[in-house]
Amino acid sequence: METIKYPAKDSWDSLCRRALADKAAEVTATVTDIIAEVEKRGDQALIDYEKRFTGASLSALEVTAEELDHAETAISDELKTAINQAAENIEAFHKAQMMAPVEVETSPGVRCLQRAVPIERVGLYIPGGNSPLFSTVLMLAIPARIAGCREIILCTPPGKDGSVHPAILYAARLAGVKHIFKTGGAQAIAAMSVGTGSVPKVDKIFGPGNRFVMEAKQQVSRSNVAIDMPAGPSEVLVIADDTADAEFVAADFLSQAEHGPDSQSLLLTDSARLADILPEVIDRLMSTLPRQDMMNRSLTHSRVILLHDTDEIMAFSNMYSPEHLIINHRQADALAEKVINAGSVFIGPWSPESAGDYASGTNHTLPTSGYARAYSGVNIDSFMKKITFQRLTPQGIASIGRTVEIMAENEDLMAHKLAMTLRLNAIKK
Ligand SMILES: NC(=O)c1ccc[n+]([C@@H]2O[C@H](COP(=O)([O-])OP(=O)(O)OC[C@H]3O[C@@H](n4cnc5c(N)ncnc54)[C@H](O)[C@@H]3O)[C@@H](O)[C@H]2O)c1
Ligand SMILES: N[C@H](CO)Cc1c[nH]c[nH+]1
Ligand SMILES: [Zn+2]
Repeated sequence: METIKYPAKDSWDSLCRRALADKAAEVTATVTDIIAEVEKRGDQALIDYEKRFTGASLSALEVTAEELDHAETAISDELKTAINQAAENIEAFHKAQMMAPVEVETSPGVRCLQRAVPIERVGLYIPGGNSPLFSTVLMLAIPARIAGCREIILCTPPGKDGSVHPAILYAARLAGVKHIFKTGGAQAIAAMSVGTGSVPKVDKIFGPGNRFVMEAKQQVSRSNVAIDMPAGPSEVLVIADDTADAEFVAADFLSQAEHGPDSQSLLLTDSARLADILPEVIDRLMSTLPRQDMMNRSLTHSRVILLHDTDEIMAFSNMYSPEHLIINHRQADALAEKVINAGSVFIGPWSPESAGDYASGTNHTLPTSGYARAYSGVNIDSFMKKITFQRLTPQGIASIGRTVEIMAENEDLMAHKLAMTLRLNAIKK
């Protein structure tokens, strides 16, 4: 992990670069090949890729009713209770996001309406390479159900023995997912985008994943399917000052680092003391934890950055546009007001990212790699389309008819004008 003190402004851009940037071309080519194979060979390509990447020998891709029943007994009551509480909070926060229709009479006799309508068929990707992310099932399937999506399918890589982790199956059933397929990586994304013998084609694909998954979502979105957002290797930016408990900061770093070798953690601080002691506190805490190899690899592209003041800190943070932003600083509330770019923000010392990852109720499927500049994390809106409606009466034609005629004429679109002129003439009779 690097410590950088008072970097010059012209170096900030390069300090904001993600670890993935260098490997993009190689990943792009691999993913293009996988998508082409799935389009050509359907289910058999999925089965072959699962053998290659997970070691699983599959004869069928869909999880059976027996496997779902077995999952109910295979996890502890303690875990079920935890999943249930998290599900309740996620449901409460996402239900509150449902939007009422918008209806306005813009001119006399001209009524405009906007109504949110659920996307019919959605596909959820649940990562399973490094950990079985059953929490992600809740984050995607609960809002999909609340939004009213008619068909919700889920893909996740199986384990070597060909099974899906029982907590993923429990969470999926709890959230109302009916069809689950044992396939992961770019091949799962390809399958949901075109449909195979087993996996249905969907209208929109959701979910995070590693760089292969993220690249596949971006490639398929150029053809026939929508995606939620580019959500790749997880990242956190912590803003902390000398009031912050260094162990809290270190644990927040490590909880990101354990997600995978591509994850990135950044500390922005105005405390020289915190910048100096953090690496040692991280080492001490890491020595008590599993996954040290993964954490060490992730920490090679993590950074401690000492800046002069909170203005610099917020300017840097907004430039980096983190997926997660933890503000563990004496001015936490004031700094939170200055956030322009971030996926999800954790305010104060008692708000670790873990809370939002699992159970506070906010969604943890968030834009990474700087995409928080323009994308939101998953929310109810992600599962809806907004359809607009309008109804004009003869009074409405009288109100805006001449305006439409003039504008159409000036765009040289005389059929547009005619459609209005005929009606204007009709109401004069
Ligand atoms: N942004 C978010 O909201 C968010 C949320 C949760 C997790 N995440 C991220 O999701 C990621 C999960 O990654 P993961 O690897 O554990 O699981 P994953 O399910 O995303 O990927 C595993 C699959 O990737 C494919 N794969 C692996 N190596 C490959 C190779 N060399 N060539 C082609 N395909 C290959 C295989 O099919 C494998 O089964 C982590 O990076 C984590 O940080 C992000
Ligand atoms: N931090 C991940 C990306 O937001 C989500 C997650 C799932 N489980 C634990 N964490
Ligand atoms: Zn996490």
